[in-house]
Amino acid sequence: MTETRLRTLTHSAAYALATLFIAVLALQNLRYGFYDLFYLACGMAALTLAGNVYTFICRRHQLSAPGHLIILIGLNSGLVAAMATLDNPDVSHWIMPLLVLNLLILPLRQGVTLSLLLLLPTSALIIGRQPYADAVIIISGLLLLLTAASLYAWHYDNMAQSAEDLAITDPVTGAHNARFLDETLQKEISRAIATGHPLSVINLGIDYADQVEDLHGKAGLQTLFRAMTEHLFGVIRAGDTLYTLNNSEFFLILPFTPEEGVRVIAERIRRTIAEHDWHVTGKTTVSLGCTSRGAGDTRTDSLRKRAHDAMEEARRKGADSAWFSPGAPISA
Ligand SMILES: Nc1nc2c(ncn2[C@@H]2O[C@H](COP(=O)(O)OP(=O)(O)OP(=O)(O)O)[C@@H](O)[C@H]2O)c(=O)[nH]1
Repeated sequence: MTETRLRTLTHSAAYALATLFIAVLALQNLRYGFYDLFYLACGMAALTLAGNVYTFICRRHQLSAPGHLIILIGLNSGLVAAMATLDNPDVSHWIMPLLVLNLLILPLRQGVTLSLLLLLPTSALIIGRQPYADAVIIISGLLLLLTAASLYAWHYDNMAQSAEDLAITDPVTGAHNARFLDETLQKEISRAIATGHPLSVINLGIDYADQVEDLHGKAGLQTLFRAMTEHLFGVIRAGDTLYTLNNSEFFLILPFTPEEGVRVIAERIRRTIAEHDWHVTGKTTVSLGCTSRGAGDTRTDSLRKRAHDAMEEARRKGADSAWFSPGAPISA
């Protein structure tokens, strides 16, 4: 299940439960003739229902839907206003579900901030109206609930982040994997089109990788691949990104780098790898296929294919070489 789907489900369930809870409160208050509380509950139930509808409408971009904050600010300030105007101690119990709702729906920082903003005035009202001992118990309970819910939300965020990191990282080399390459390359292409800055890429393959595997085994090739990843991280500059494609190929995205620049960095990579003394194989070389974004390169496939074909061309010219394949000229 994707993160967006999980969020949509959590938000729908949280809003639905809150609506149900508040609707039951509304009915009870109607039964006992507490009309002010009945109207308050109706208003809050309408907002949580609106939250559910909004969750459904924004189900494809749930992670960045700003409307939840507005709905929850409405719910929180409604409750503060009700506590200030209605002299009914029961309203303070409504804070609990609202605290949980804030933390289930909003990003952690927003959820905690809004909950504290709810707790400050309501605690002052509770202290002013309830016997001191009761007020201390109620406020401590609310703080405990807020702490527990915040810790849970923080733990969940960390787990989601680790899962995301694992999904985009190659377990052997620690570099980004092919899945993340297309996502980043598409963003860089859009940025280059919008700003007019040059963008270059390099497809880089270890020469004679099959023979290395035959001689040193899969583990030997993986050790070489890992060492070469570390070496490449040391050569490229900040802002460049490195991806491992399979057990013997790398891909580099070089933003703000024109044709002359990619030729310089490709030659530097070729030379430093050829000169390095590799632990597994001694000497090892690479073939590099380079290209820069040209007119009509609006999608990742064309750049990736041109870089790959250029790498094959470099191989045909003999190992330990770089080949540049130009894109269509971009008119100024
Ligand atoms: N993306 C990228 N481009 C590089 C890198 N190294 C060199 N280049 C390109 O090659 C050009 C010339 O690089 P150098 O020979 O190192 O000269 P430089 O004047 O020190 O380059 P700057 O890093 O721009 O100051 C740069 O302007 C870049 O376009 C690198 O690590 N990454």
